[in-house]
Amino acid sequence: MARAGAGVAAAILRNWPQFLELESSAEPPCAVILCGPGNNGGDGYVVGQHLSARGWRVEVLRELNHSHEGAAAHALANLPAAVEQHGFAMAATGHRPDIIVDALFGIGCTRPLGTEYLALFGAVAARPPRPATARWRHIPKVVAVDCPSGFDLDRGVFLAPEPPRSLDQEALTEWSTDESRRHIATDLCVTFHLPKPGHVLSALSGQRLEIVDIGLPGGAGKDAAALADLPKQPHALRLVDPVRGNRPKAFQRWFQSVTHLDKAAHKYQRGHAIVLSGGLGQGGAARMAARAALRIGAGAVTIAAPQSAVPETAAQINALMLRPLPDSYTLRGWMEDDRLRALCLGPGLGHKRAQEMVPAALWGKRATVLDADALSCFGEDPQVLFNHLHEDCILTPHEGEFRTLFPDLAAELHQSDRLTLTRRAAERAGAVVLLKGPVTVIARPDGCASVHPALRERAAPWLATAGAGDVLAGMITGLLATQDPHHRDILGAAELAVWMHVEAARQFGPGLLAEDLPDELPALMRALFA
Ligand SMILES: NC(=O)C1=CN([C@@H]2O[C@H](COP(=O)(O)OP(=O)(O)OC[C@H]3O[C@@H](n4cnc5c(N)ncnc54)[C@H](O)[C@@H]3O)[C@@H](O)[C@H]2O)[C@@H](O)CC1
Ligand SMILES: Nc1ncnc2c1ncn2[C@@H]1O[C@H](COP(=O)(O)OP(=O)(O)O)[C@@H](O)[C@H]1O
Repeated sequence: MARAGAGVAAAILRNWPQFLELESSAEPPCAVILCGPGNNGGDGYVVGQHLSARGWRVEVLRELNHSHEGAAAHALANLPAAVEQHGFAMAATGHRPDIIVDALFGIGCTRPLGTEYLALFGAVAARPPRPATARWRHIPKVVAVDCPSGFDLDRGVFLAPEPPRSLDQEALTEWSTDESRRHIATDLCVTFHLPKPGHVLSALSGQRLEIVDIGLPGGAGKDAAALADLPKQPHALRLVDPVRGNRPKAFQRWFQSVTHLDKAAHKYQRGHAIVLSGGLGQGGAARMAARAALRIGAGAVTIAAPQSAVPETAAQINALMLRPLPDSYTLRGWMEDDRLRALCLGPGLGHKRAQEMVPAALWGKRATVLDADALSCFGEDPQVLFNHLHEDCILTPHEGEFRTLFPDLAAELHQSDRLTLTRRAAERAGAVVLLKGPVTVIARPDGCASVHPALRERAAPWLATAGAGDVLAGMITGLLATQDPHHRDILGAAELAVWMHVEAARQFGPGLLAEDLPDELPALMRALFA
């Protein structure tokens, strides 16, 4: 708690250095800290201690007759006398502060925030400004400790607050359409140890987030080692957000735990993957996917093209292999070859060919990645697809394809959270579902899920380019091809692929074309294995 509170105070000064100059002035910066009954409130007291020691005017608002326990009680007892303490009833009294700290509830918030708490922020912000202060100081910044109070850090949503009982119908409509009356809007969120899924899902994803190292093992943002040791239990949730830097060993371990690369293996032991291609003039997407599969580690990758597209494809590839695939009977025949470990269907495949080939591919019970046309061709009756899926499949829809397969869930995308909806989709499909986007969510049918953000310092806007998804499908296929068929880890392969996809895009930077991504992989892997 001592480190957490000190970290929040330091983050405030880092984010608004203009307050530093005022610290020894006649109008020093002012903070109102709203402290709750638990440890989040305790962190708030520590923030107060630090700001007060720097010459800030600090006012703590708390439930005066609540008695704290443990570290929070200690932090309260250590508040200097200069810090004013008032009950919540005094929220509207006094002058408007420069900073409002929300230390009411953090991860312990289990139920929606009562309107009495929500009203506190409005009341403090509506106080009259200090007469002699510059205009820029009239709008207080709101800083959340861990997360805004009432937020669910597992799902990334505000726990729906109950409307006040006194509202008539008209007032209730106004209340439910005005976000500011239901949620606390913050300018900065300061969390501890590691970011939590909720920090990157929906509401908080665009916000300033600071992570304070409080000395727990793993350190701030360096959770690659933890990724390799993922607990595999159902409903586990983790954030795939390792920071690359001085921990190549941990990444190496992660990479090795997902791929099962044997140093002495020959090419078929490293895994053979097949990427199905569409017809004449439609093969670019499959070629990019196949190149990505080969680059990321599959020992051999074959493009399976219709006869008409064979000359065109042959003219464009070298290390990739090519076989004509006239029909689904032929594909079923290929399944007799045990060396075939993974299949990728969808990129540029065409609806007609996808409808024919997907059931045959799934019949073979290999690790199978279904993307693009292999998903959208089942728009009329998604259940037909779900009936064929098995536990070693992964569906990689973008939001449009998600809508096609799960129209009822997609209708909730903007009200509910992506994590819950992706979990429900995976459960319904009976396969892993990876919902693409700047925040990618991956869920297994048993509820185990991952969230991967390409936000803030890891933003990769260049990935919004045609064909990037085809490359991702190929990368997942390539990783799956390396795995022992008896010990597949579909979720792990998807996480690693999504992470490397973003890293590859960031490494290339502006001007990225999807076809550049596979050739970024060797440098990325060299860095991992350095
Ligand atoms: N490793 C950790 O867990 C650390 C936690 N720290 C702080 O501790 C916080 C968690 O502390 P607590 O577990 O005490 O929980 P909180 O302080 O978030 O909540 C306190 C209690 O309020 C009650 N409550 C929940 N929702 C409510 C609601 N809507 N209305 C009224 N009462 C409600 C619950 O009984 C809950 O236990 C974190 O958010 C963080 O600020 C930090 O000190 C750093 C280390
Ligand atoms: N703004 C963005 N930031 C990070 N990643 C993005 C962004 N936009 C798209 N992506 C990623 O790029 C890929 C695009 O896939 P998709 O929409 O299927 O494209 P395509 O069908 O053209 O291949 C996905 O992996 C998605 O997560």
